[in-house]
Amino acid sequence: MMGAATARVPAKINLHLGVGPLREDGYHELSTVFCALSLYDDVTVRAAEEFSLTVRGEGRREVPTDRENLAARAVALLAERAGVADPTVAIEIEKQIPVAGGMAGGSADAAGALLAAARLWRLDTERDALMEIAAELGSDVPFALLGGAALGSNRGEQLLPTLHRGELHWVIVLAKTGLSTPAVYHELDRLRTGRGETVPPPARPDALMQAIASGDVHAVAPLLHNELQPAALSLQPLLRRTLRAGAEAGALAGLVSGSGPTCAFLCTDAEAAVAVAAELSGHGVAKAVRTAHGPVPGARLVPVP
Ligand SMILES: C[C@](O)(CO)[C@H](O)COP(=O)(O)OP(=O)(O)OC[C@H]1O[C@@H](n2ccc(N)nc2=O)[C@H](O)[C@@H]1O
Ligand SMILES: Nc1ncnc2c1ncn2[C@@H]1O[C@H](COP(=O)(O)OP(=O)(O)OP(=O)(O)O)[C@@H](O)[C@H]1O
Repeated sequence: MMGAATARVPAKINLHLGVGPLREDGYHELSTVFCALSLYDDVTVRAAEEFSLTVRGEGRREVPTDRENLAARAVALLAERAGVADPTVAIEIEKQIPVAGGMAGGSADAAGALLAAARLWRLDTERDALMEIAAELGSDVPFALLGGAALGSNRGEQLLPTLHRGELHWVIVLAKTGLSTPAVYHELDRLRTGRGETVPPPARPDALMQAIASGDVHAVAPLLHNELQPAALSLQPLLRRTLRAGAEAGALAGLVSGSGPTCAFLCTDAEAAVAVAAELSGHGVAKAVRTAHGPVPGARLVPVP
């Protein structure tokens, strides 16, 4: 069987990231608000005689091209669950999402690979079954399929879509070196233990969800909150300079995205975002500066390039 399919998948940021205590299974209970942003990875899956994986674009040198790549693991898991007789494919990934940046780039590639492979093999896998496979691959993978804005709980994989109105405009500042997600969670545990804190379960950010539903950027800005931020700053102290530079450049609010080190700055509108991005580009704090908007839809099929 020959053929190919391509999926386009957005990056995410966490508008709120509440982190509970470390659980026995090694994960933390989360209460998070995901927002899909207009930075995309395109994942093409082609029927092939032998396995191959190529990566182009942002950060390609840091991405594995063997079967360890999350997109390859996604295709293998889907093939196993669906009983696909000949699951050999060639995977091509075109990256805009920063690698190890806290924007769920690898998760986006896994979600894209699931959607594209399901199309290639003409599977009638139910959306819920695809979401379950996604959750096995990583806590952020289901949201990459869903997109929009959603409340995430448990490990972050249990999702409830949330109402949202209008678009929020962001400046995204990519750091020169990445951060490992487990290392950042571990650093948070270390900081909390050092302070002798008893960590309560994470609370649902109702005020933020109302602000997102209203579409009022000035209501959203003061409610942005990331409990992993102190840990990311502890591991990369230079990020403080980036956050200060964003505030000075005129952003309404800024925060570390997920486990970092990418920083996201909320701006009044698209024009303000372009001005803040221009200011930050000249600042020397970053590897690259982008503008993006969101919420945008989750993974979707697009024409094969
Ligand atoms: C930081 C976030 O991006 C916020 O959305 C996610 O929590 C990370 O999601 P992810 O990269 O898909 O993470 P996974 O691949 O599921 O887990 C990687 C590692 O991150 C830590 N981890 C992840 C999710 C979670 N709720 N608690 C954790 O402690 C664990 O050490 C885990 O072994
Ligand atoms: N398809 C992929 N794209 C990027 N990284 C991948 C991929 N597959 C595996 N990896 C590995 O996973 C690590 C984390 O990369 P990723 O870009 O997913 O980080 P992240 O965006 O910080 O993740 P998250 O926000 O979900 O915590 C990388 O260092 C890389 O070695």
